Amino acid sequence: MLQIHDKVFEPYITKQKLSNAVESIANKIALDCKNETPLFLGVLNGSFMFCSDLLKAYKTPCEISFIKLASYQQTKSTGKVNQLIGLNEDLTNRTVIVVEDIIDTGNTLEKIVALLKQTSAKEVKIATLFLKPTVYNKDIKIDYTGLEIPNRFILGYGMDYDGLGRNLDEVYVLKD
Ligand SMILES: O=P(O)(O)OC[C@H]1O[C@H](OP(=O)(O)OP(=O)(O)O)[C@H](O)[C@@H]1O
Ligand code: HPA
Repeated sequence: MLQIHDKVFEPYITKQKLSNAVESIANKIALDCKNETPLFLGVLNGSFMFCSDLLKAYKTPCEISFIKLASYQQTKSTGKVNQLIGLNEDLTNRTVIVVEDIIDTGNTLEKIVALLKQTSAKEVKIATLFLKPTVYNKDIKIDYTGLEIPNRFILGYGMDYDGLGRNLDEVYVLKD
């Protein structure tokens, strides 16, 4: 058990399960990008740990850049996605792989895809470690999903509750 402020979390996804999911995504992307050098685009803050492990598992040439967006206050989406650090990269003719730690409502993803539509990227693909399929309500195709989870708030491996818990190396879930 783990207490952060007023909330109690319990262990949910082990390090081993996380690392299997990360490796599987890296292998699938590498197969699809045999003749390319993809540009991974990490969505800060939450994806920093997934990005790091994904790139270590990705054994062929690639590049990485980041964008920073935020919309959550504590455990709830505000519905408004703020861009805190923008796209500073020339994406012309690049295959871009958006790297998300979690896709929940899809509001963040929708904003990123709208931003990327304004560039001349050759192709945009989406990779997420976690997906909440019962909540996700957008039409954007998610190309690579690590683990599907029910609609419960999770924490750790980059994801936070009120700024805390990002450093945990496994994933916890909010206790009912
Ligand atoms: O599908 P959605 O409902 O938009 O939720 C997913 C987003 O929420 C979290 O980011 P958050 O806004 O908490 O910022 P953070 O990455 O800095 O924690 C997470 O890292 C995703 O980017
Ligand atoms: O379940 C979650 N946990 C942490 N951050 C999040 N951002 C969207 N959903 C979540």
